[in-house]
Amino acid sequence: MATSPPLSTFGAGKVILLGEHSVVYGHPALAGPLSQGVKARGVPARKCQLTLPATMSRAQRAQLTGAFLRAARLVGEPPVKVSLDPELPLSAGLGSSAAVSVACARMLLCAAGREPTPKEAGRLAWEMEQEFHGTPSGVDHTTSAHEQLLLYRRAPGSSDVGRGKVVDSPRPLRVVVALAGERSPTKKTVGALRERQARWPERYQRLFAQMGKLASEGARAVEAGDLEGLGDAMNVNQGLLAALGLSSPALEEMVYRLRGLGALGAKLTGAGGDGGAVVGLFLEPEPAVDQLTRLGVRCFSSQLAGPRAT
Ligand SMILES: Nc1ncnc2c1ncn2[C@@H]1O[C@H](COP(=O)(O)OP(=O)(O)O)[C@@H](O)[C@H]1O
Ligand SMILES: C[C@@](O)(CCOP(=O)(O)O)CC(=O)O
Repeated sequence: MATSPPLSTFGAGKVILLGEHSVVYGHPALAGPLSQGVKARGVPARKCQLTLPATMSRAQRAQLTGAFLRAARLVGEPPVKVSLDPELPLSAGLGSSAAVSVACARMLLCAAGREPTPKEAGRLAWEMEQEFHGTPSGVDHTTSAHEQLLLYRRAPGSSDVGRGKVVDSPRPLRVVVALAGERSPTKKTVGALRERQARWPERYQRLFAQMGKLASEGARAVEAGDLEGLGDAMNVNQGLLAALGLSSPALEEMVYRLRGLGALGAKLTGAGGDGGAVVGLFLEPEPAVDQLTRLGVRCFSSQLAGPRAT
């Protein structure tokens, strides 16, 4: 029996600290939830529907509606009218498609009278993510649904969703996220890398394995409170991402800016390519955010894990 939906649900954005792209090939990645994300609002209606802003392109509308209806059908198309309120830059590498998927999944589950547990919301969001990405690793929506720092690994040899192990941090894990350059869709960047790795598999697999090791080492550094060790792993990871052809002058410049402002480590985050998001690990992010904002850079800070100031 369907119940009245809640007024609002939320899907968190995510930031990958270590291991994007290599996670698609079965290696672990370290990712945490952002406090910024996408809100979904729901009102009771005659049929299940999604309303979209007029500013979206025809292709984007078709993709998002297709993803929403795919998830809606799986929960019996509950009678709710859903609208979205994004707080995240779209297609920047911060998991906006996963955030929108988790927000919609939670709304659909509630409207269908079901408990929106992280597992259930994650499962439904995964269905939507496949419409956006084609072959997502699952790291984005799993981090968004669980809202915890995770060492995530794709299920081996299957297209099924993988598993995240919660990584506890005894220290606050605080980052600055800054945007640089123009980004192309994740699907395109992931597809181009897939072609290169198919052509030179050994060369590329070697680098993917190195990135996976950095992610595991980074998770251990977090658990030991060794933020300097985590930062160093992020810097090395950036070098490997550049070696894979996933960085750009705009991203590199922002990485060096964040390091110049005192980041313990800085790298691109998400799919990369011509532009997108850069993440820097900071003990005190506020002065860096102030300085970047004064220079006209779009940026914000977030705490991914660890004890919070009361
Ligand atoms: N709030 C939103 N409203 C509409 N579409 C959204 C929203 N958030 C994400 N999307 C969809 O997700 C796509 C971005 O996904 P993707 O390229 O994977 O970038 P990201 O790195 O942000 O996940 C957009 O093209 C759009 O179709
Ligand atoms: C490049 C990748 O590892 C992360 C993509 O993140 P985003 O869509 O750019 O936020 C792809 C994936 O994990 O499916």
